[in-house]
Amino acid sequence: MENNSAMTDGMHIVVKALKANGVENIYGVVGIPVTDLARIAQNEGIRYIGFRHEQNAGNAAAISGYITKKPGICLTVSAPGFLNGLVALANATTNAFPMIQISGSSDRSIVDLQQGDYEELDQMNIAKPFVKASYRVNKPEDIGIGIARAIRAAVSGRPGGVYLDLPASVLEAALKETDADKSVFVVEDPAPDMLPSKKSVDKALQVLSEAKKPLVILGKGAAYSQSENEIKKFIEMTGIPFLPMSMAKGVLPDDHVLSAATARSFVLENADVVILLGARLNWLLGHGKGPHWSSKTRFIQVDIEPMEIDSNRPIEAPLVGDMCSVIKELLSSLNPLSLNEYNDWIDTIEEHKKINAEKMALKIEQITEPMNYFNALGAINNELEKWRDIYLVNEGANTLDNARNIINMYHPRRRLDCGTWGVMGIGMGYSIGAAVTENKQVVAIVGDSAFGFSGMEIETICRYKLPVTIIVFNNGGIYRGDEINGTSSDPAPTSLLMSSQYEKLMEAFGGYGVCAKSIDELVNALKNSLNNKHPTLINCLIDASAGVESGHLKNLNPKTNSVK
Ligand SMILES: Cc1ncc(Cn2c(C)c(CCOP(=O)(O)OP(=O)(O)O)sc2=O)c(N)n1
Ligand SMILES: Nc1ncnc2c1ncn2[C@@H]1O[C@H](COP(=O)(O)OP(=O)(O)O)[C@@H](O)[C@H]1O
Ligand SMILES: [Mg+2]
Repeated sequence: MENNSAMTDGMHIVVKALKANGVENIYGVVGIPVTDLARIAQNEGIRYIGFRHEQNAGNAAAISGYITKKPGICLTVSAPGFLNGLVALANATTNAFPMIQISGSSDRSIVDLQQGDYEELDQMNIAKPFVKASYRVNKPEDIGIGIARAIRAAVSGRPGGVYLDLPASVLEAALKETDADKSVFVVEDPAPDMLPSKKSVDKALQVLSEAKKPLVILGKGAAYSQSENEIKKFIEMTGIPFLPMSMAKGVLPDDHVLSAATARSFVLENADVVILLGARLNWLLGHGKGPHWSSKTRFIQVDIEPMEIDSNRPIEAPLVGDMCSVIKELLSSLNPLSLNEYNDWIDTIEEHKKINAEKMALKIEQITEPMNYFNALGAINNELEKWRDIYLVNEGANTLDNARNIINMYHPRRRLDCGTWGVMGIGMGYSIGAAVTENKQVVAIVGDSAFGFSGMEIETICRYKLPVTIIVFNNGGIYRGDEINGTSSDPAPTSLLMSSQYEKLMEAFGGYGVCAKSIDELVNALKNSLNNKHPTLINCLIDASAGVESGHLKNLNPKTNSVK
């Protein structure tokens, strides 16, 4: 006989709804009023990962969404905890990563009269400018639909961050178990295929048939779409060279014969038709204007977001739809005989690739004491060639820019970096998110300043014994370490600047810490960490004078009279 009088509560309903929809991990920092929600989730088999700061928990949730196409879940307390997580939620929205931040919140009747509740804040409204959707659940029987709406909002169309507000009163509210079960449901096809119109496919193929020097630009939208097989087939059937944006490295392997990555400036300036596959013509591509672009370039753009079309340059052939469906439609309508031969174009690209590769090889092979970015990254790349399945997390300025050019990627969604906002502090959160989600090894190559933003999470990495190797590129400061008081006229002694012993921090938490002063020490430490899979921090000492301010973004600094 069904026990119709059995009661449950809001917290149990939240966990039931998350579990019903396939949520396996929750990343967060608990406290009033969500601590028991995490306990219940753990009891129900969902893995809860407890962090030291909500921003890092949010970054872990966001990157797990990017890797899996399922929304990553971040759980925080109200007000300050909510606000700490909001930076990661905004970054997820900016990068089109599906993530849901669930925060407890205060009593509506007190908040709305501003009567001074514990951690009083109107969180749902504060979140709105930074997210795809912001919802609040006011009744326990609405929790199921609230979770469903948040999931669909996070993954449908252009993915992004969603905020779900759960007041403490709803979390503790009692409800008949039978009513609760009826309110929970599995979201049906939350990210439906979106096919392009036949007209748009025909137009795109028409423009492509007129191209003599075409170029495909692969963006992180292409990586996220998990349509690497279809994209590979399109590239190889057409013979069109491709340029991967940072997080799209590995959609096709960096050693692919049609990769134009090492001739980036040349191909951008000379391509006559550019096919944007899940890449925005934003600042990362110079808005498609200026010295690195020809005003005559014609654009074909594949994007799931219709509003992205024409954002910066007129798009002659928009293909609005999900990447996989669009590429499949192109493949089914493509007549390779209608395309031109690109041999001259490809031969010229090869010449530029060769020249640039030789220049880089000279930088990488030089022996210096202390190390610099190029020889250290060259040595790391040689070792990682044997570990092509690892996840690579990368942040910093020079550390980011140089690693992007030197560390080759061979599989999609493995390079996880500062992304569209160029945000510092993603390092440890992304490392934890990738390690937990995929149960694979992670190597994080981070600048010393960037590491400082999330460095306390090495305790989290050690606590969960995650296979993460952190290589801190220690040049003693932001961009460079040889400037004191803002001038380079009074450089401090290099030894002083290298005093940050980050490796000791790792040892303090039970991880392996190594200070690498030479290439051999660096490579041996990396080999050992990859073989023993133990949390490791390698403090890689880099010449304090190495690096340039803002790395490759130097030109974005405002033009002012030089600092005296
Ligand atoms: C959240 C945040 N704060 C500050 C910055 C400004 N910033 C900062 C602080 C960087 C750190 C660069 O120093 P690093 O030591 O990490 O790397 P290199 O020394 O190798 O350049 S790069 C950069 O754009 C940022 N991008 N994001
Ligand atoms: N499944 C998908 N199909 C097509 N486009 C997608 C898909 N997922 C995300 N996108 C789009 O991909 C684009 C990613 O652009 P961006 O973040 O600028 O990439 P990158 O920085 O690598 O150039 C966004 O405009 C987003 O709308
Ligand atoms: Mg630095």
